Amino acid sequence: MKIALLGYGKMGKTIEKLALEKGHSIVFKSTSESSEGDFEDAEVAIEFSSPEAAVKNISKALEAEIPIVSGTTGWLGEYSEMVNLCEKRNGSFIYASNFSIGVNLFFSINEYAAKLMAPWKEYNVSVEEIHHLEKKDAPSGTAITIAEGILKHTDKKDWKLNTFAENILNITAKREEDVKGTHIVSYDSDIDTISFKHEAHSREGFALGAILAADWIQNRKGIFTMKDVLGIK
Ligand SMILES: NC(=O)C1=CN([C@@H]2O[C@H](COP(=O)(O)OP(=O)(O)OC[C@H]3O[C@@H](n4cnc5c(N)ncnc54)[C@H](O)[C@@H]3O)[C@@H](O)[C@H]2O)C=CC1
Ligand SMILES: O=C(O)C1=N[C@H](C(=O)O)C[C@H](O)C1
Repeated sequence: MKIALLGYGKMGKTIEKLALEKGHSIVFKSTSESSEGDFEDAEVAIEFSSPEAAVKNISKALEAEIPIVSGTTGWLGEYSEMVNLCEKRNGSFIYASNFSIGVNLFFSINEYAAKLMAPWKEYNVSVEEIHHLEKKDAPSGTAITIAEGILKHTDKKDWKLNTFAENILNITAKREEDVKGTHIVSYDSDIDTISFKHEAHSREGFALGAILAADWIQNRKGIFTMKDVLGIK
């Protein structure tokens, strides 16, 4: 696979290392400051940049008719515009708040737990995420996906950051040195606490998932999710 990397920071570099090990080639890479290689030569683009840059990067790939895999978080207010553009250009687009297989299984476990816990009103559910100090957005995209999964099955109206009210699903975001990405869902009652956690030990899981998605989408048209890639119902 000939890959264009839009964003060449912590994730771009991890993807490059793993993609080369797998025999793929990187034909283009860009940062906010510079770019090298030939974008038009790419068979697929993988975009991990910044909340401000994501829409421009995704549009650039769709306009060039290059399938695009995006993992950048914090820009989802404009997701429907990207869906419209993808449809207009008959393109191929996957966004995932988290590309790791473990987190995508965790999303399903989370929804199952939310459904199971729904009748037991003595438990209050909350979400906590912990990331490294450089992270720009809060809460994390993954925490938002987890919250949306819970909201499908509770009476709570919405999620909010650091908001403790009965009808609100609280998300706590913590920033600590070198934490790759930890997400915890807790159900608290006066009597006990049930909690489950996903903890990334490195960025390799995110990168491998993005490469898997890039390989999967290459010869497909449409808007997809990681559930489609992994065959999770
Ligand atoms: N969906 C997932 O599985 C994961 C998502 N992420 C998300 O990916 C994004 C990037 O994460 P990191 O690599 O850790 O950040 P980083 O800060 O290490 O790297 C970001 C890169 O984007 C580049 N960039 C900024 N504007 C650009 C532009 N206009 N065009 C091209 N490149 C541009 C920067 O120069 C930098 O090289 C964040 O939004 C993060 O939340 C991170 C890990 C996993
Ligand atoms: O910024 C990060 O590092 C990560 N961002 C993603 C998110 O916002 O959920 C995924 C992962 O947790 C790492």
